[in-house]
Amino acid sequence: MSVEVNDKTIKFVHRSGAAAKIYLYGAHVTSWKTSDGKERLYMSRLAKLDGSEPIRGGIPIAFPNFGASPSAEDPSLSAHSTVKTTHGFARDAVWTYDPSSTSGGGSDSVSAVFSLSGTAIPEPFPRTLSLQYRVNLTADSLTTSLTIVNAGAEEFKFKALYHNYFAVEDSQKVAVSGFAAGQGYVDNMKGGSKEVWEGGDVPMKVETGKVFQDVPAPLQLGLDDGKSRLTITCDGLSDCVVWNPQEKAGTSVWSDMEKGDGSRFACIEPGYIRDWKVLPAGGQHTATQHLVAER
Ligand SMILES: O=P(O)(O)OC[C@H]1O[C@@H](O)[C@H](O)[C@@H](O)[C@@H]1O
Repeated sequence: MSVEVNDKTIKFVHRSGAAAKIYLYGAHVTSWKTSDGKERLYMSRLAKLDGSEPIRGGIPIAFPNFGASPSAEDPSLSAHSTVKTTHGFARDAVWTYDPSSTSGGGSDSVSAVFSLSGTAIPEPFPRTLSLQYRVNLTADSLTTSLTIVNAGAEEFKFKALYHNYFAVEDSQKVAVSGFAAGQGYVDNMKGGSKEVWEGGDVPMKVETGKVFQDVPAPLQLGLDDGKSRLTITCDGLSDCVVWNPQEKAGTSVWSDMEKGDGSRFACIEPGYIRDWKVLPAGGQHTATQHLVAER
């Protein structure tokens, strides 16, 4: 095992040859290579990596908002309404890496912990809020685990999501499994209408934006593009967005992607987003995803 640390990134290499790279900006995993040398995450060649805007590709963390910021009408969300970018502040905050958190060597995995606390929590969010993010790498898996701690005297509301951009050979051939017939979802391609899934795999042949809500636990998903297969098993997350802009990638809407990039990735985004999760005073919540490459 080896760990390379510089002022912006941490790179782990597992003894099998598997590797992961994480930017402190956003605690953003930008590369995950399995032991066969295959890159499992898409990264846009136009992604800005200098902290000037959220990174396009990899595994962005959405927290404490998902989507546009809420209006401040609900006083309990007044801090959330101040976030200027979509998907909250976590993906464009600079996290701290504690070198003593890295473990590995004799074990079959390498892991490290990143945190966001104190003055790194942007005002007006309470500084009694803190986040811990553990990334664990084995030969053929990557596990990410986000723990949200509310040490304050008042409850805190949040949404959280892993906005995974998986690399695929051709998104036209992608099948996303894990949703049973009868499962409710919101179709953003139909103006946010509430729909009922008919069962079977979710395709991505055209622009897709489906938000599966309240999936019975355990949330277990599969991604197959005919050449590679991944499974995603989640804990503490019950919703999932399946998203691909297809031909809109590389237009003015997503100008940090190249034209044609819609065919290069599949976004499968497990989260807790259908409603605000209430974290009581003194409470904590852990949201975990376990990604396993099967071929
Ligand atoms: O451009 P962003 O903020 O990274 O968001 C990308 C997309 O993320 C998806 O999860 C949302 O469903 C889309 O509505 C959104 O456009």
